[in-house]
Parts: sequence; C-alpha cells; structure tokens
Amino acid sequence: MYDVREWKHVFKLDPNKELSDQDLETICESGTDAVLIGGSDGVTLENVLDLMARVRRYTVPCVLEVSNLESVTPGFDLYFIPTVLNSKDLRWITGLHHEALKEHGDLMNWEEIIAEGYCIINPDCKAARLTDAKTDLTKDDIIAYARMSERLFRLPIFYLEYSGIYGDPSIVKAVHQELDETTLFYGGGITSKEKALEMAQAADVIVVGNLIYDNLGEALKTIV
Ligand SMILES: CC(C)=CCC/C(C)=C/CC/C(C)=C/CC/C(C)=C/CC/C(C)=C/CC/C(C)=C/CC/C(C)=C/COP(=O)(O)OP(=O)(O)O
Ligand SMILES: O=P(O)(O)OC[C@@H](O)CO
Ligand SMILES: [Mg+2]
Repeated sequence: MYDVREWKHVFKLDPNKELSDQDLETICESGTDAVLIGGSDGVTLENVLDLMARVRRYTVPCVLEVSNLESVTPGFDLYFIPTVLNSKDLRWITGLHHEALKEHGDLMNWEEIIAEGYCIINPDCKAARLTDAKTDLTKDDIIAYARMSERLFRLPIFYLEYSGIYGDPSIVKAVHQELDETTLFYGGGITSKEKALEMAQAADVIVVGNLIYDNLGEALKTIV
C-alpha cells in the first residue's frame, strides 16, 4: 500500500516548529508523496501526537521518523528507523534499536517499520552533532556506505543527509548508480525549484524540510 520506491518527493515536518493550520493544509494537499514527521531535537510525545493528529485530517501518507523512543506512538502509516552508519557512537547505529527491540520487540507490526541507513554529511547540522557523525568523507567513503546499505545489510532506504546545506549532485548521482534495490533519499538545502529538479534527477526521493518554515511558497515549487 505504501511503497517508498514509487515516491519522488517528501515534506519533512519538525514537531518542534510551529505551523499554522492553513499552512499545514497547503502542505498536506500539495501533491507531495508523503509527510515525514521528525527532527533531531525537542521531539516529544506531546508535539508528535499533536502534529500527527493534525496531519491525519488529510489523506497524504503520514510517517514518523523515529528519533527517540519516548515519542513513538501508534497511528502512523509507517515508521522510519534511522541507523546512522557514519556515527562514532554505537547508540545511534544499533544501541537504541537494541533497547527498543528488547522492550517492545513483540509488539511491533513489522509491516509498518522501514529501516534507513543514514549517512550524515554536513558537520554543522544538529543530527551530526547529536550522533557524533564522522563527516569528513570522500566520495568513495560515501559510496561504500551506500554499498553497505544495499548489499551487506539490505536496507530499504539509504538517506544522504546534508540537512541545512545543499549537497554535491555529482556525488548523489554516483551513489544512485550504485543502488538497484535500495531507495536513495536525498535531503538538505533544497531552497528552490531549480535545486529540487537537479536533485530529483540525481536521487530517487528528495526531502524538503527547513524551506517549509522559511518560505512555504518556494517549498511548494519543489514538488517536481
Ligand atoms: C506503539 C507503536 C506503534 C510502536 C511502533 C514500534 C516502533 C516503531 C518502535 C521503535 C523501534 C525502534 C527500533 C526504534 C529505534 C529507536 C531509536 C531512538 C533509534 C535512533 C534513531 C536515530 C539514529 C536518531 C538520530 C537522529 C536522526 C538521524 C534523526 C533523523 C531526523 C533528522 C536528521 C532531522 C533533521 O533534524 P532537524 O531538527 O530538522 O535539524 P536542523 O535544525 O539542523 O534542520
Ligand atoms: O531541512 P533541509 O535542509 O531541507 O533537509 C531536509 C532533511 O534532510 C532534514 O532531515
Ligand atoms: Mg530542520
């Protein structure tokens, strides 16, 4: 029913940021393939529940990108579980996941759960600092993480995370060429229709986050 391999565009909403009902309606009715709810700080059960209930008024697929266990709640269409492949801290690779499965493993509906192999490139973004990511990576390093995701761990999603800055399309293209089964998500610094078009040609799915809050009109033009 929800096949990420068919998606092209996703809006990422941050539960820790304000969005009016009018703007939320515009986002949900925009024709984007999904609304992804997630952020790297200030994500609580209260603000996730609030945003989920508001997005649920619309038919757009609604996905929680889990960033902490406390804010996981039933009611989403899908749950994306990041594992930060280039983190130097085991907690963000398998540690928190192990805790979650030990506590709640028998309650999970595995049909709804999709793992994402994250590779965080921007050293200054919050997610990189939180997870102590090793971001001084060459193109070959990044390609190796992509291969690891698809061929070794068979992860359904490889997420190239430039959060806050625009990435290098030639690197994104090179990564894409490595992937046959795994869907490539690209996120970071898409601030115009031109950038959206360029990255949409390089990746399978583009993710637009901050622009929603900075300039909603421009954000709507990224649906390509
Ligand atoms: C009740 C019910 C339905 C249960 C469902 C079961 C379920 C899904 C259980 C969870 C299972 C599980 C294995 C959970 C894992 C637990 C966990 C906490 C894993 C760690 C996830 C992780 C690595 C988080 C790190 C941070 C990260 C990569 C976040 C992704 C989002 C992101 C990068 C957002 C951008 O951040 P933003 O705040 O916008 O940053 P800027 O300000 O820089 O823009
Ligand atoms: O906020 P931006 O820079 O658009 O990045 C989107 C997303 O990849 C963040 O997790
Ligand atoms: Mg953000």
